[in-house]
Amino acid sequence: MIEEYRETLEKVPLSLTDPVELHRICVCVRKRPLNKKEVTRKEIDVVTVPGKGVLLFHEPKQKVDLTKYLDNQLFHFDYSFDESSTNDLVYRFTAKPLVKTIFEGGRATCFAYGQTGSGKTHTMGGDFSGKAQDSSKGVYSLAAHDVFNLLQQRRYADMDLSPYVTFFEIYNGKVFDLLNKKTKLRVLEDEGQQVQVVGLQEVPVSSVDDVIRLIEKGSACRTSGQTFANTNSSRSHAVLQVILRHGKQLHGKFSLVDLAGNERGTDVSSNDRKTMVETAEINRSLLALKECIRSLGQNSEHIPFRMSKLTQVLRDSFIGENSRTCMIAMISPGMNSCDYTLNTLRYADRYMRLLEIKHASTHFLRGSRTVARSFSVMRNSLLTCVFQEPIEELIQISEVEEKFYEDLQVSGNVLALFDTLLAYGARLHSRYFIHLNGLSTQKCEVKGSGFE
Ligand SMILES: Nc1ncnc2c1ncn2[C@@H]1O[C@H](COP(=O)(O)OP(=O)(O)OP(=O)(O)O)[C@@H](O)[C@H]1O
Repeated sequence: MIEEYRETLEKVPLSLTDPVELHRICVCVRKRPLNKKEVTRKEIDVVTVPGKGVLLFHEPKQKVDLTKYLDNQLFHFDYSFDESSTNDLVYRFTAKPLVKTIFEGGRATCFAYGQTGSGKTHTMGGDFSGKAQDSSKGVYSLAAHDVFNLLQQRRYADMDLSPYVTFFEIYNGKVFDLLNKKTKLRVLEDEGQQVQVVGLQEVPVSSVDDVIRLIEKGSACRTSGQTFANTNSSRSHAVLQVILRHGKQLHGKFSLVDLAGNERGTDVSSNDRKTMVETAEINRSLLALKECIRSLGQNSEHIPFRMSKLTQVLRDSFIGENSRTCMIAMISPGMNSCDYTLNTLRYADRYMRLLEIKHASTHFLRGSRTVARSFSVMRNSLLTCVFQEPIEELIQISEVEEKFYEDLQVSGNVLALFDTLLAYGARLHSRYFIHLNGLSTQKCEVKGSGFE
């Protein structure tokens, strides 16, 4: 059995490779380069990304005798991207694996989270490195590109799906249509808790260029202001949705969210009332988002969607069996942003820990407690390598023992997975096929018997 796959397995690269679709919620961190101001100020870079999914934060501290030192703190995420990473690379590991979900009738959401000036709009809306922002190089348009690619593939072409785009912002708890003269829109919730943004323009699109034009149109009227860290700071959450419809019926929805920058009220450059209110509202909605994702991660019955307009509007993207989320936490590397960076890292790290144990078991793997546990343990290391094509549909695990899981956690190698399985007397039965394809309940079935 092993021999049969050894050749294939050896080809599976173990470093940063194309990702596989694994987690229902994926957490990544992206570090931006020091900007000109920070370089001029000779700010120390306090973040190192030593490897995939690992991030080292050097927290400046002072001893009692007032000598300064750096306290290194290690964080683990699904992926971590250093300052040399391009938008394209970030996209490949974050939003790209989610595109297929909407073709399978699901909901996908990708958030850019982080301090003001840390690179959220750069990542989502498009690269700012040139003279003007290049909207063709952001997660929005890269996702649109893949949607159009898949629409042309034979297996999806027959489904007769039509793509549409909406683009709106949530500013001070109110929704505005960025594609329709910033019209203020009402949000209604019916008895079945279905949320509707009344009058939101859904624009039909037939090419990536169409989408790019809409991104530019909408971005131009997004509410911005000045913060201590960014002269052109987005003060609203922007949500671009790519929607697939079959006739009139909603088939799938991809929400790409550029969140407003989180910052303390005391940090805003102007302390006028308007800015204070804005900041309070931004922080309130980010807290609501955190609470909702936390509850989802814990499979809790009550998800506090009503805590904010942001979470209310995105409600249908979170729930449902086939919903997947990716959070990209952006961090600034400079010493001056130290507090924020640490906050963002802790926030993202907490997510990781929470999700690790809780979510795999109930939702994804019906009736297979053994396998579900192996998922949660191996989240970061092995399975990301193992379930790559062409072997993703043929992984068989059975009769494994407790210690096996611990060993897998420390090893980081695909072949080791199989060796360890054998070492623990696991018999690889050809009957026990686990079909993994996006890890959704519909797609994931266990054939044969023998699982608990
Ligand atoms: N990865 C990156 N590479 C190069 N420049 C970057 C990168 N990320 C951000 N920048 C630069 O940093 C500046 C601030 O980025 P951006 O506006 O995307 O931040 P933001 O997180 O959206 O801030 P805000 O919340 O205030 O809107 C931009 O001028 C952008 O060019």
